[in-house]
Amino acid sequence: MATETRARNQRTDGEAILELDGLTKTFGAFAAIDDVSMTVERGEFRSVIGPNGAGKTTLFNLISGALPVTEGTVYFDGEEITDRSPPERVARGIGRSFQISNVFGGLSVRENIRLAAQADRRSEYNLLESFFKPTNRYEEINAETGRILERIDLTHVAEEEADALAYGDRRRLEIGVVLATDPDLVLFDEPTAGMSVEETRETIDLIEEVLVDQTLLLIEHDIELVMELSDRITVLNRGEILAEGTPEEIAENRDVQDAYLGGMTE
Ligand SMILES: Nc1ncnc2c1ncn2[C@@H]1O[C@H](COP(=O)(O)OP(=O)(O)OP(=O)(O)O)[C@@H](O)[C@H]1O
Repeated sequence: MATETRARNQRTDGEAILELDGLTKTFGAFAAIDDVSMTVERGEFRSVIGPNGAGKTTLFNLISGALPVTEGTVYFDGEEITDRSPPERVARGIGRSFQISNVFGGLSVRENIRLAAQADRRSEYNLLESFFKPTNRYEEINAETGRILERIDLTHVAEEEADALAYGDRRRLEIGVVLATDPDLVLFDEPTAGMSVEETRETIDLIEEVLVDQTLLLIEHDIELVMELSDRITVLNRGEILAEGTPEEIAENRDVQDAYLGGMTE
């Protein structure tokens, strides 16, 4: 297949934001993740693919802290976070999205964004300042809310209830809520599960467009889309890294073709 890419790797600067060193996760005698080491650069769009049961979700759970590692080390932004709790990881800038809807249906679009902006992890650093200048903080959040509404193109429905939104606008709001928490790295575990091909494409395009300053780690089953958008791809198989590289390298990799893609480059 043609692997025309519009990857954004020109934005990466070679600096690692996430490093996994010898990660292993066992359930009883079974290793769901088996000695996985990988590095993700700041600004990268990295996809993780692999057959069912390959260990993709488990890997994400180790990165977010939802599961403790059995062995190995996780570094984020130059610091070891292996034993940090999920909230501590969020505070450091690891965002996770979509598995549980992050939108409050009964609240307006604006209120949803404002709530997320208020919970912005960086706000704690401004605590002293906001104590002395509470009005500034309020105005700052309102301004930030307005900027995000424009960015996701929902200013015209800002006062509507989230539940009343059309399907596509609801997706926009969900991505806006992620953006409002100001993460450095966002983990997307099959954000398009259950969507049509067209909806999948629109959603991933939107993620790419709105979260252009974030590092993205994506589990996605639409291989064509993954090939088109990713800077690099990690292929997992039975808990191990089978291959890693640019979409072109992955498409040409014999092991990947044999194990997973079924000769898709033909
Ligand atoms: N809590 C658990 N206890 C026991 N086994 C588990 C647990 N979580 C995952 N596994 C097993 O680990 C393996 C990897 O599962 P995981 O969900 O990470 O794979 P995946 O690549 O995300 O698969 P899929 O594409 O089907 O979502 C599977 O064999 C699964 O049954």
